[in-house]
Amino acid sequence: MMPQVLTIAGSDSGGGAGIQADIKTFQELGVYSTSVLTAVTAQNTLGVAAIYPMAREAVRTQLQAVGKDFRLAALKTGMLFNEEIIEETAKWIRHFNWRQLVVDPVMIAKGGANLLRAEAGAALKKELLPLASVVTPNIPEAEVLSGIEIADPLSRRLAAEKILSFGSQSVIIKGGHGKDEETAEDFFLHRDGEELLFRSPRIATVQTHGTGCTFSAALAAELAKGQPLKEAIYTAKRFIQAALSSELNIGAGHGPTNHAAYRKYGDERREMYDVEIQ
Ligand SMILES: Nc1ncnc2c1ncn2[C@@H]1O[C@H](COP(=O)(O)OP(=O)(O)O)[C@@H](O)[C@H]1O
Ligand SMILES: Cc1ncc(COP(=O)(O)OP(=O)(O)O)c(N)n1
Repeated sequence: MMPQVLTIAGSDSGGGAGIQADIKTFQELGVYSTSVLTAVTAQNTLGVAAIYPMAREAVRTQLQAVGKDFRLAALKTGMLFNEEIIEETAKWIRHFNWRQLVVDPVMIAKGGANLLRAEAGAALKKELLPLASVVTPNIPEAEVLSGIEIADPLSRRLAAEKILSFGSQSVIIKGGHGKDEETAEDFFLHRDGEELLFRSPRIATVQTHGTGCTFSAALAAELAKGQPLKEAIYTAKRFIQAALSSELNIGAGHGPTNHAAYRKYGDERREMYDVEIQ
């Protein structure tokens, strides 16, 4: 049977990030996607014009509907926006005993819009991170969660340790916002002390809308298919590398990545997507 996966995230009317990016990624990687909508955003490649969060009850009844019928092999969270949505999400993840949770702690969109209310950070740490197999902040998000400025590999490790102290099994600090012009390096740290770097050539493109959503969705899909965590991260990194290196050139701003590229060109362009693990 096809593995069943859930994304709990916001809608991006521009289709490059949020629940739309997640569902496309799940489809490309061969898993069945269910979805719980947390907010509607009026958004395009130029920015976020408006945010309409779902009512608590609407989030609850969506989670109950999914939980009563589907057998989830993995799930991810994206934009959760406020404290009550985080509390409701955590409550039903615990209720249904859902495992293999990827938490993408979405906070600020590329254009600067707040996708998580400032006061909701505490609920994210207290309610959701203890349930996570892996949490996937980008560098600014890791700085907010840890309270540590990331300037070098040492401060990145300290930030990762601090994030683990909130209870997740592991953390990946993604390197898309890193200063290195040659490489994009994602740092993985597990509670058991194992650390790894997933490194790829940095692609010079502005078509980067939704990279984090796509990466975390690919990770959840691979976990659902039974891949061990390290292999799942490797494939997710290759998936986003493929999506970034086959530009669609859609929209006038930060365009969407090409979710179809990994499946379409996976073999013939294999060497382009090579990810080094160290
Ligand atoms: N220009 C780029 N070239 C190659 N990989 C990138 C680039 N930008 C981001 N990535 C990768 O995309 C994934 C998402 O990272 P990041 O952009 O930091 O997340 P977010 O979208 O949450 O800000 C990571 O695996 C990162 O290494
Ligand atoms: C509805 C919605 N959810 C999440 C995001 C942020 O996505 P991300 O992958 O971090 O990409 P950028 O915003 O950085 O391009 C979003 N924009 N909208």
